[in-house]
Amino acid sequence: MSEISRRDFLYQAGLLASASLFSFESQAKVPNLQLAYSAITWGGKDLDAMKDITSLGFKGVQLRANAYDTYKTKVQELKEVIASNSLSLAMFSSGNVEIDPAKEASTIDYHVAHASFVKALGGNAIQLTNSVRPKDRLPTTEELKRLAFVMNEIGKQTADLGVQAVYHNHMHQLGETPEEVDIIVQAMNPKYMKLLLDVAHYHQGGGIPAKAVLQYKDIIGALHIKDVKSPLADKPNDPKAYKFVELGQGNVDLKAVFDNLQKIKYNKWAIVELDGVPEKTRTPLQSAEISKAFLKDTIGFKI
Ligand SMILES: O=C1C[C@@H](O)[C@H](O)[C@@H](O)C1=O
Repeated sequence: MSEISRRDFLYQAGLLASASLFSFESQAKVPNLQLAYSAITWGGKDLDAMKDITSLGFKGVQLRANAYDTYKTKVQELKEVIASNSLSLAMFSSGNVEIDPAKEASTIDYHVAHASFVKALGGNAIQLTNSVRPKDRLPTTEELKRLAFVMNEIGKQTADLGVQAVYHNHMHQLGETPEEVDIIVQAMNPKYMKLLLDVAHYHQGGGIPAKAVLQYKDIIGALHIKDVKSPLADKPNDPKAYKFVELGQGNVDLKAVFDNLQKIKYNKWAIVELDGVPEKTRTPLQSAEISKAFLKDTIGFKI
C-alpha cells in the first residue's frame, strides 16, 4: 500500500470508528430518561391512543381530564386498560388553576379530586395550567406570584396523596415568557410544586429551552418534548402565528435540549406531545411515527 493510500485508509477507518462511537454514545445519551406520549393527539379517543402509543414502544401515557369524566365511576376499568397496554400513567392534565380568592377552595378541591383519581390509576403526577392571563395587558408580578401561591396549596394537598403537582408553562397563560415563568417558578415551593417544562411553549414564548433545562434542573418534574413552527407560510401577515408539529419539523432546538438533559442526567418522564395532527391527511399514529423516527435517527434513542 502506498503512503498516500495507507494514510487515506487510516483516515477512513478513523472516521468509521468515530461514527460508530458517536451512535453508541447517543444511544446511551440520557439512559434513565423515560419516554411517554400524550393522548391529546387522538382528540379524546384514549383507548385508540393507548393502543397506538404502546405499539410504538413508548412506556407511558399522558391522559387528560376527559378521562376523569368518563372513568371516575369505573376507575378499575381504566386501570386495567392502562396495564393491558403495558403503560404507566406518566402525567394527567388536571386543568386550570383559578387565582381569584373566591374560587381558591373550589380550585383546590377540583385538583385534589383529580389527584385521587390518578393515585387510584397507579399514577403519581398531575399537571396544572391556567386560563387567567389578562386579555388586554401584561400580567402583574402579583398575579404571577398569586398563581404560584395557589399551586403551592394544591401541591401541598396532593402530596398527602402521594401525587406530585407540576406547573406547565403555556402560551396565552400566566407564564408565557421566560421572565414570567421565572417569577412563577421562584415563588413555587419546591417541596410541593415542580415544573413541567414544555419546550415548545417555552420556545414560542421567547425562551431557549436548552438553557431552561440547566436553569431549572433541580425543579423540573417532567418535560413535554414537542416542536413548534413559526411563522407559517399560509399566514404571511401574522409573524407570531404558530402551530405544533411533529418532532424535528419545527424550530425548537431539540438536539440542544437532549444534550443538556444528558448533562443533568435527567431521569424522569419526557412526554412527547402533539396537540393535533398538523396535516389533515395524517393520522395521530402517523404523526407519532414521524416523531419516533426523529428520536431514533437524530437523537439516538432506542425505542
Ligand atoms: O393540556 C395541554 C393542553 C395544550 O393546550 C397544551 O399545548 C399541552 O401542552 C397540554 O399539556
